[in-house]
Amino acid sequence: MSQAPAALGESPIAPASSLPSYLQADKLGPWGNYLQQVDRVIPHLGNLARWAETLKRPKRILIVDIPIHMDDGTVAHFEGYRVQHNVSRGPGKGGVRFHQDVTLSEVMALSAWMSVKNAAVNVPYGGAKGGIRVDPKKLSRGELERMTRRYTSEIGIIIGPNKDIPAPDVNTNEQIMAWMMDTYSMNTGSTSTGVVTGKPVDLGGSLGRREATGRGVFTVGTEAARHIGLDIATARVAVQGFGNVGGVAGKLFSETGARIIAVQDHGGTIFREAGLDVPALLQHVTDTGSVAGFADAEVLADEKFWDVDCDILIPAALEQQITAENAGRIKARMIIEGANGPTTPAADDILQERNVLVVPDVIANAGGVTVSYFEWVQDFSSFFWDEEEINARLVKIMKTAFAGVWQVAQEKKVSLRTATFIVACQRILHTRELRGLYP
Ligand SMILES: NC(=O)C1=CN([C@@H]2O[C@H](COP(=O)(O)OP(=O)(O)OC[C@H]3O[C@@H](n4cnc5c(N)ncnc54)[C@H](OP(=O)(O)O)[C@@H]3O)[C@@H](O)[C@H]2O)C=CC1
Ligand SMILES: O=C(O)CCC(=O)C(=O)O
Repeated sequence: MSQAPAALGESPIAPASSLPSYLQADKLGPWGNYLQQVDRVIPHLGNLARWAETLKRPKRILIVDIPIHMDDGTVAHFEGYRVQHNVSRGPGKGGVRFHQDVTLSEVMALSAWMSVKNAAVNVPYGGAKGGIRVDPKKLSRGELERMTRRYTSEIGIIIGPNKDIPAPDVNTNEQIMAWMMDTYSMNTGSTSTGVVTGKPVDLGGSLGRREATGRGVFTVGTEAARHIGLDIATARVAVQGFGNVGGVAGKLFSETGARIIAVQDHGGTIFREAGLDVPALLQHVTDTGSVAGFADAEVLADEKFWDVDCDILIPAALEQQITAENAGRIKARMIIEGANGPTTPAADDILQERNVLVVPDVIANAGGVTVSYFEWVQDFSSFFWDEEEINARLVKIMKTAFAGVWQVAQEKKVSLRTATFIVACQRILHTRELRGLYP
C-alpha cells in the first residue's frame, strides 16, 4: 500500500530530531551510550547546538562482504565495516578491530568517539573506525592475511592518506597494518605509506607508536592523580585487558613504584596484594596468550575483579564493562579509561555520585592517535623523528589537552567526560559551521 501524501504544511521528511532508521536500533549498545553522552553536552554548546544533529549521524557507513579461501579449501564469508563518523576537521582516522562480537552499532560508536578524541587533542582529523566480525585467533596466518587484504581492497574505495587512515585496535597490529598498506599500494599503483599508521618502523612506521596509547594513559592518569592528591608511587592499580594498551600502561605505572595488584583478560583474573611482577607477566602473556596460569599470583573469579581494593582502575579491554551492576562495588578513587567506551552512562552517574574520578577514554587513550598523527606527518615529509622527540611531543599534547579539559570541568561543574565532549564538540561544530552545508 502506498503511503498517503504529506498534508499541506507537513514536512515530507522525518522530524529533524529523529534518527535515520538504521541508527535507531541498539539503544542500550555502544551507539546508544554515545548518543546519551552527546545529549549531555548539547545544553553546553550555545549557538553551536543547532549543528549538533551532525554528531548523531555518521557521515558514511560501508558494510562489506569479505569472502576468502580457507586452508581446508572451503570459502568463508566475513562481515566487515568501515564507518566515517565525521570528516569536518580532516580525513577520517581510527583503528580497525578484529573481534567475534563486532557489530555495526559498535563500529559506529567507536568512529564517533574517534571524532571526539581527535578534536579533544586537536589533531587535524575527523573520526572513523573499522572492524571485521571474526575471532582472528581461530584463523591461520595465511587466512588472516587473505582476510585482511580482501577487507582492505573492499574498503579501498573510501580510505586513503587524505581520506581516511586506519590504524591498529583490538587484535590488529603492525603486521596487519603492513598487509593493509601493501594491498592499498598494489591497488593504487604506488607505495602509499600514509594510508595506515601503526606500521612496522621499517615500513614508514613511527618509533613510539606501539607504546603510545599506554604512555598517554599513564601521562593523563598522572596529571589527574595530582589534581586529587593521589600518589602514583604508592598506588594500587587494577588493570582489565593486558594487551597493547593495558600492558604498556601497567608497565609504566609499575615503573613509578605503583603496585599492579590485579589483572584480568579473557583467560582469567589474577591477583597479588604485594604487586605482580609486570615484566614477567608481559613475557607470560607473550608466551601463552593470556595472564591465566601466571605463577606467583592468586586466581580470582572474574566477577571479583570489580571488588578488588585498589586506588586506580584501568579498564583496557572492551566497551560496557563498568555498568550499573558493578559501578557501586568499585573501590578505586580514579578510573582511567584505556579502552573505548568501557563505562555506560548509568555507571558514570553512579561513579560521579560516589566521587570516583573517571578520566574518560576520549582523552585518556588519545596518545595512540596522537603518535599516529606524528607517523602520518613523518610519512608525508619522509623525515623521521627520534623516539625522545616523539615522546616529548606526545606528553606535551596530552598534558595541554588534559589541562584544558580539567579547567572546563571545574568552570562548568561537569564530569571530565562531559568537559572533554564540550571542548571537542565545539571544535567539530565550529568547523561544520565555517564550512557551511552547500552544495
Ligand atoms: N591499540 C590502540 O592504539 C588503542 C586501543 N584503544 C582501545 O583499548 C582497548 C584495548 O585495545 P588493545 O590493547 O589495542 O587491544 P589488544 O588486542 O592488544 O588487547 C585487548 C586485551 O583485552 C582483553 N580482553 C578482551 N576481551 C576481554 C574480556 N571480555 N574481559 C577481559 N579482558 C578482555 C584481551 O584479552 P585476550 O587476549 O585474553 O582476549 C587483551 O588482553 C580497546 O577498547 C581499544 O579500542 C584505544 C586507543 C588506541
Ligand atoms: O591510531 C589511530 O589512528 C587510532 C587508534 C584508535 O583506534 C583509537 O584511538 O581508538
